[in-house]
This record gives sequence, C-alpha cells and structure tokens, in this order.
Amino acid sequence: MTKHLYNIPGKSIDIGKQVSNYINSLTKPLGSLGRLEELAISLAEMKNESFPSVSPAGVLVFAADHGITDEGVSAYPKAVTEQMVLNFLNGGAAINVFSRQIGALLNIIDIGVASDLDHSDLINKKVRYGTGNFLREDAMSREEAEKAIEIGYEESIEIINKGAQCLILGEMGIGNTTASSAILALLSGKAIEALVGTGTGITEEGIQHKVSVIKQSLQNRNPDSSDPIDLIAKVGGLEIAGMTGAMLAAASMRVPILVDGFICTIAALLAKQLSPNASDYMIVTHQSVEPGHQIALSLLGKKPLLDLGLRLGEGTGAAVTYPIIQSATLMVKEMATFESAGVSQKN
Ligand SMILES: O=C(O)c1ccc[n+]([C@@H]2O[C@H](COP(=O)([O-])O)[C@@H](O)[C@H]2O)c1
Ligand SMILES: Cc1cc2nc[nH]c2cc1C
Repeated sequence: MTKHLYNIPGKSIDIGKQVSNYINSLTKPLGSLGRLEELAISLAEMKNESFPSVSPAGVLVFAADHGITDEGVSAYPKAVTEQMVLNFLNGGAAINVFSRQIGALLNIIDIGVASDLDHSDLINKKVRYGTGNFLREDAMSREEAEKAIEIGYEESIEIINKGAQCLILGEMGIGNTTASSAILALLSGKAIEALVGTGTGITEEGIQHKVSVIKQSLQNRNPDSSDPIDLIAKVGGLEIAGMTGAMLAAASMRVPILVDGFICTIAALLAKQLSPNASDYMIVTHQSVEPGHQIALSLLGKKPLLDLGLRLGEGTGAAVTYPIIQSATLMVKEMATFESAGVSQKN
C-alpha cells in the first residue's frame, strides 16, 4: 500500500476556537443554533478556514457486484447493479435527483460490475467482474483490494481538483449489506444476529439464512480483523474499498466527508483503521434502518444528524442532509454580529 494514503493532517483546533468565539458574537441567543454551531466549528477545523464553503459537493458513486449473491442473500437479482448503473447514467435514480437539487458534481464509477457497460459518462475502472463468492473463495486478492482503494483515492483527488468542496460517497452493489455485515461482525465482535438486517428487503426467514451464510463464510475465510486489506480481500467488496480510498484522499486534502448509510460507514471504519486521523474529516449524515449501522457508528464514534428511515444507499442520505451542512457554513459567513447590527447582548 502506498504511503500517501496515510498522510492525513490533524484538524485545526485553534481555528475551531476562533470560530466558536465568533459564533458567540452572532445575533442569536448563545448556543441557540445547536448542532449547526458544532458543525460550523468542525468544518472550520477540517478546512483550516474560518469561513469554509462546502459548495459544490462532489458525489462519487462506486458500483460493483458481489459473488455472495449466489447464496440468495438479497431481495433483488444481481442484474440490478448493472441496470441501476445505466439508470444513474441516464439521470433517473434518486441520487441523480438529489445531486441536481443540491448542485453537486456527480461521477459514476464502475469498479467491479460483473458485466461490460458502455456509456460515455461512465468512468470505467473495473478491477474485476464482481467479487468471488466468499462462502467458497476469497472475495478478491490483496492486490485487487489495494487497487480498488487506489482507484477510489484517485477519483476523489480528481473530483476535488475539479472543485468539490466536500465529498459524498455512494455505492451500488446488490449483496453489499452481506459483505458489510461480515466486516462489521469482525470489527465489532458483536453477534452476527445483532447486526444483520433486511438490506433491500428480505424477509425474517431470509435474514436467518443471511446470518448463517455470514457465519459459515467467516469460518471458511477467517479474515484478520486487525488488517483492513485482509477484511476487504476475504469478505469485502470493490465499491467498499473504492469508498475507503476516496475518504482517505478527501481527508488528506482536508475535504469534509459526508458519510451516508450502512455500507458507506463500513468503508469509513476501514479508512479509520488504515489512518485514524481520517475520521476527523467525517460527518455522519443519517441513521440507516440497517441494524448494523448503529453498531458501526458507535465504533466510528459519531452521531448521525438525521434519522429519515432510509436504507437506499447511493449516497442519497448524505445528499439530502447536505443543505443542513451548507446552512452551518452560511450561518457563520452571512449572519450579523451583535455589534454590526446594534443588537443588545445578554444581561
Ligand atoms: O445505505 C444503506 O444503509 C443501505 C441499506 C440497505 C441497502 N442498501 C442498498 O441496497 C443494496 C444492498 O442490499 P442487499 O440486500 O442487496 O445486500 C446496495 O445497492 C445498497 O446501496 C443500502
Ligand atoms: C432498485 C434498487 C436501487 C438501488 N440503489 C441502491 N441500491 C439499490 C437496490 C435496488 C434494488
């Protein structure tokens, strides 16, 4: 693994203190903008700027297939991954709608879809045609896991160089809640039953089957939970690795990361494991319905901003939360102070 992935600066505590004092001079009762105030301070610390902007957002959607779908762990057929990629490229998916709504840059990356796709707007960075079925073989090789992280890293640098002021990571991959749950079982040490959920919508019986597939897979693969590359290679996914690399790049460039749902948070945990400072640059946007998400968030040490009952992925939860994060930046930049507006301070 190349060294640059680990080169993440610490956040600027001094700027945070200055912004905190400045926020207290704005025309509102002290502390009355609650978590928006915390967000404004965090963003300043991340960007090392008193008046940071998060506009425009950059959205990267990584798509890949999962061999574990052969075991019947998803409510939808594997072909949906490829079909949804075409939907993204034609502008019809939820992430397209929300990206347009917030004026975001949006890139769709094939990092491991199981079929060949042809579209002028598709970024083709296929590492392999889907992962192996990790009940029976490793999902991928170590080299492929590292390559997928590098691709994510490069795509992130590219969209940041095009002007993205914050980064939203999205994913599309039928079967990826199974891979994510397998990784989380190892990282958390929690019972598999406690973290497996419905994903795209399997029944209670389906969940039992998914639990047993994960249990048997972990016995068969025996990944080293202290080694994130081993976790990705043995039971992970290419889109998960891509998001991990993209987060490491954003953090290294002091660009705030808007973490989406369950799968995205697993990528965040892997990024943090590779480089602990990375989590200083993460804002968790929402609480997914997937039960493992709460467990993953407690490991990440972050509290979500919203709970909208989402379980879609694609980066959608992060995109719909973006306006709130933007409000935090505009509040600092545009509000009058008690002094400038001639408003009386607290008694
Ligand atoms: O982001 C989430 O919290 C989330 C929760 C459940 C499902 N998903 C999406 O659904 C797909 C994975 O679900 P499954 O059931 O096929 O493992 C994948 O494309 C994800 O984007 C996403
Ligand atoms: C239709 C569909 C869209 C998705 N987007 C992300 N995961 C998805 C899963 C399905 C099934």
